[in-house]
Amino acid sequence: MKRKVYTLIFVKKHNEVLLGLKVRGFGVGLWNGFGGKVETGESIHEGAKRELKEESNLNVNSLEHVGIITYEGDPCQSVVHVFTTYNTAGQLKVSEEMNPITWYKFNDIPYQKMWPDAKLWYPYMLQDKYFVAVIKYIGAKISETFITPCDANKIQTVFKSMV
Ligand SMILES: Nc1ncnc2c1[nH]c(=O)n2[C@H]1C[C@H](O)[C@@H](COP(=O)(O)OP(=O)(O)OP(=O)(O)O)O1
Repeated sequence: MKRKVYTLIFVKKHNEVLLGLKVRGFGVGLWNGFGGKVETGESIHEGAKRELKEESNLNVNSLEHVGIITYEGDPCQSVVHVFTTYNTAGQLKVSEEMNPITWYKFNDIPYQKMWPDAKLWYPYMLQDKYFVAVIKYIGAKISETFITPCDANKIQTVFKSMV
């Protein structure tokens, strides 16, 4: 089975993370980081940078790859590569996909208005701890999860074998 490959980028500063409210497409009405499908011919990093620009108008040079989430079950069969960055350039702007866009303190993340799995792995992402997760959904409900912190070198090895 060929899985769809997605990116998810979190812009951070000190103890805050930038989230947008999805107003179009998959996950509409939920707060999330920025990202989307990796397009044919682009690398995962290129896709991540393009999606961040499209959805927030922010440019980024360096992204840290902090996690790989595999989603199983209906409606998702996908792999999501999670990145963080502390360095962006440009003027933040809402987009057709994300509106509004807001800084949230780490201890005030709106988990009740996010994908149900977010609260399981955000703690790793917020601490820049590498992680690997497998989340199985049945309909809109989580049926099984496996989430583990991962050695940075190991995740890079797995990542390189996927690009
Ligand atoms: N459970 C699950 N499955 C798939 N994708 C996600 C989740 N949870 C998530 O947080 N995400 C993320 C991964 C991506 O960042 C987005 C979904 O991307 P999407 O908006 O469908 O992709 P685009 O390429 O931007 O889509 P269009 O431009 O065609 O609207 O959610």
